[in-house]
Amino acid sequence: MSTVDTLFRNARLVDGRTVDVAVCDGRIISIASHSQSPVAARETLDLTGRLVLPGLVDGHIHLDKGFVGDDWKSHRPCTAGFSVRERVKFEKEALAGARPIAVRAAALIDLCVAHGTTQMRSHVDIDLQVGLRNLEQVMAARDAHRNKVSVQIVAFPQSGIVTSPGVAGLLDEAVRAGADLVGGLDPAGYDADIDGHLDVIFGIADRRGVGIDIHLHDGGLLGIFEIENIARRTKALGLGGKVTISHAYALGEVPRDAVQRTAQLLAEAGVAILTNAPGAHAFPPVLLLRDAGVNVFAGNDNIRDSWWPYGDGDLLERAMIVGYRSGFSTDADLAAAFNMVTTNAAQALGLRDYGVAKGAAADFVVLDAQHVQEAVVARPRPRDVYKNGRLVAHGGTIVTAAR
Ligand SMILES: Nc1ccnc(=O)[nH]1
Repeated sequence: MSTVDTLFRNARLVDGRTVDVAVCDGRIISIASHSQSPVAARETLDLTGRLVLPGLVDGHIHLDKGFVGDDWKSHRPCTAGFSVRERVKFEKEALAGARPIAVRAAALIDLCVAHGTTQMRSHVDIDLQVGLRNLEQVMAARDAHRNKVSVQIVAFPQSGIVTSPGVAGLLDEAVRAGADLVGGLDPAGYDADIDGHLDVIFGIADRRGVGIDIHLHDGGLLGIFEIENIARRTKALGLGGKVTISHAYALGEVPRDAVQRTAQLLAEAGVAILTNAPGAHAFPPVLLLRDAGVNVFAGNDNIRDSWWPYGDGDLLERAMIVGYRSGFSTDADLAAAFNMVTTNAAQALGLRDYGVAKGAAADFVVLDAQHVQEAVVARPRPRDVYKNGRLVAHGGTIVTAAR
């Protein structure tokens, strides 16, 4: 074998093996026991048996909303119970006085990368007020930081589609301008027109060949009705594997036999479910869905923004929160929580070269833990984060060469 760029010696993999990982041109070209690993390397690093996790994948984040990198903005509660419409109104007011997206998105990206995120899916607001401006700025942030993290972008109609005439056209333009997926928002609860809303986004997905990731806060049987509509449309258009329903609170609110039936439809259609196990809210039953064959994955969603003041970008903490709120205790359950911020999220994002495996991109996180279960419950720090084989974060900060 010719000389490799970097040889990572004594890497402990999640399957318990201790191996040498050889990286060339940003890819893992071999994983082998010490005696069989390449001898010639431009750089050799001894990982001393530390655990090597695949790069963490944030399945749902909002890079245009966070106040990380800005002054603290005190949370303003809704006036009479939670309302998406009022939340959006308060958010508009708070964002009017915020620093530019270039500054805030950069700070949020650095926060996430420092904890081990190497891939993310960001929703970006598209509405009549901001038009495509947020999209342009998040795309610029994506490009400016692409040596640290890969960002997928969803064109997200945060102020509705049917009740906001003109947004349908903007979403189509957003996809032509480079958004990777088209989003949606509570077809019933926000737009009061389930088919009108879904016709627009499924139309764009079908015409433009992109995936869908729809925010669905609508609860109870109304939410279930919408979820089943989304599953039917996905199947009819052959979009299996490219559609996500984010939040899907309804799945956490109706009786389990109703969830079983809906889970079957989701599995058959190839629709994934994202959850961040939000605060005091009901959320989907992870294991029930997984056992029915649904891909369930996780993401941080809101990080210190108008929606809620929490979040530090750490996906191991997110896995812990999902596990904690789901009542996970066994090793198998903890591994399920871990998979939600790694392989399941990678599958939902359609990443083909993911994992600590030969041929994959050399994106990984090195930390002091014996196994993934300990990684989830203890969230050990410090961590070394590698993107395409290069060190991008160390001891909680971004290494300067990656800025
Ligand atoms: N969880 C959410 C974040 C941002 N926008 C939403 O509609 N929902």
